[in-house]
Amino acid sequence: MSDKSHLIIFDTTLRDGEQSPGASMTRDEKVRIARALERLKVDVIEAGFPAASPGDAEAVKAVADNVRDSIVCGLARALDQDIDCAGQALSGAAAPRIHTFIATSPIHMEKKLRMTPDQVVEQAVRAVKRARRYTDDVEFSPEDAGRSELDFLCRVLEAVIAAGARTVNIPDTVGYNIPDQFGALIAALRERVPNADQAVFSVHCHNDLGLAVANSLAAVRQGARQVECTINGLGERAGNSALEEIVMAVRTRQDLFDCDTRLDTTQIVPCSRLVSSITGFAIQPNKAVVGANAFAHESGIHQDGVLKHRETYEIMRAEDVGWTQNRMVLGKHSGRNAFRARLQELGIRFAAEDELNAAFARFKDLADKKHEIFDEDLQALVTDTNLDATYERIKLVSLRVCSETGETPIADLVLAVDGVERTGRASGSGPVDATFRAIESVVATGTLLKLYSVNAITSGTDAQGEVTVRLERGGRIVNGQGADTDIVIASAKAYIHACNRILEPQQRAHPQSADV
Ligand SMILES: CC(=O)SCCNC(=O)CCNC(=O)[C@H](O)C(C)(C)COP(=O)(O)OP(=O)(O)OC[C@H]1O[C@@H](n2cnc3c(N)ncnc32)[C@H](O)[C@@H]1OP(=O)(O)O
Ligand SMILES: CC(C)C(=O)C(=O)O
Ligand SMILES: [Mg+2]
Repeated sequence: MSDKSHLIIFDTTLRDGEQSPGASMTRDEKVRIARALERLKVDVIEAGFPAASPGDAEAVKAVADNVRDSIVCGLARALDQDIDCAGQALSGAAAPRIHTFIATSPIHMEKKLRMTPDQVVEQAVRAVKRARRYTDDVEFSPEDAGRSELDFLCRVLEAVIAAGARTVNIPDTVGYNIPDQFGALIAALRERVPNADQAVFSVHCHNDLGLAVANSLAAVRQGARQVECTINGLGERAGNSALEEIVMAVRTRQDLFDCDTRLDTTQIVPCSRLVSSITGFAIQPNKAVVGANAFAHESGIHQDGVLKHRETYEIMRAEDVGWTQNRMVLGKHSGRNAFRARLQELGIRFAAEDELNAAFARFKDLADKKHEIFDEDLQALVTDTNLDATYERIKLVSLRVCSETGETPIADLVLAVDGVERTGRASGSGPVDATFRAIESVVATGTLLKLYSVNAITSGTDAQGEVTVRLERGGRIVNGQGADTDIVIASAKAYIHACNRILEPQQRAHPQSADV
């Protein structure tokens, strides 16, 4: 990286990302994503908000205990109990960070906190000092900085840096700023806060106007040296800045930036796929860097140009962000070693040999139905295997659906519920509707179907379909996924997976999903 300074990448997929409705994760899912982020070499992983629920505290603790090469961070309001909770959850981390925040905009102070500016400064300072009891690595955020008054922001930042904050993070909490303005804000703060040189300036931009990445980059051009972002831009409302876009913009336009990240960018696509499959948030095909079409060329003039000289229409190399080209065709005659090698290239590792064996058995099963197995199939198949390792009271034994023009579809199925086989039958407006009704006739979870989406994982009529189902019961929302070459079976698997999650006794990380 030579003379360039280090741009710290702070990933908040597991905290702000998880605040997206429907994106809640279990402790084990958080650990899997954290490990993938560690392989990506992100500098800081914000693992959650420990005071939000015992489940989230447990998840942050699990991430802290499992990650060694990245800093692990927990969020806390500027309250003693939140900070103590974060300090305890992070006690096993190799490098712990406490991130404390309080709002500084007039609207938030007056209408939400019901505090005076003086009280806010006092509470911010107290919080930073308390966090320093647990770690030297303390970050402070003046929430809604993007709508705060400059003089007051300068006052708060000077006070928290003097109290021991080593990073000051400037959030555009509601995505209100535009790039010139946000860059100018960072420049002004760096110039006017007297002790600005004693802290790293960070930014945390939301995407309400679609400007999160642009605002973050404008801030980096003005000396911000940490960017808070999430995989696939997941996050509250319209999301946060997308990690993959920030990292690749800085890497690709080194002529414009005097800094660079230390990320292993070849892990971007595997990480993006993992987050998408765990949350059920599909990646749109035209999404920058990680969308299926990001490196695809359809029109003749472009194809001609790329064939003659790739750089005519490509500013990045697909392989640099982890898009792989199969050198070996995986199919029904492939063995365990080729399978394992391919997974390793995709950044997928198993904790235990029996997990690999289960995935291999599924691979063989799929290879019997499908001519050629692509990387996308492997990702889905591995996710499916990992899902099986979780709580599974209900299993699909068999399914038969009769669907005929002019007739009402009927589904007959056999489920194993707590090991006992039970049959169900129902009709519906379509084969998927009939299947879901048949499942409910057996398990009667009483959930509401909030989302049903199908993605063809690869192209062709023998492609696997990946189905995501979102169910709600009593305010609790869960996602389920299933993949199969038969779309109705994929739908049944996804619905059953979501039912198993609803019935799961373990408290989920996010309070939105706490057991009812
Ligand atoms: C911009 C962001 O992303 S901020 C992070 C958002 N994330 C979350 O909210 C995580 C999930 N949240 C939760 O589980 C809950 O809101 C909890 C556990 C944190 C708090 O729950 P409750 O104690 O029931 O409080 P509730 O959520 O109703 O209200 C928030 C309270 O915190 C206060 N508060 C909000 N931010 C802060 C802060 N940074 N520092 C101190 N107090 C704060 C509010 O003024 C309000 O206080 P009040 O009860 O005296 O009116
Ligand atoms: C907690 C803070 C940094 C936040 O998420 C925001 O202001 O958007
Ligand atoms: Mg945020």
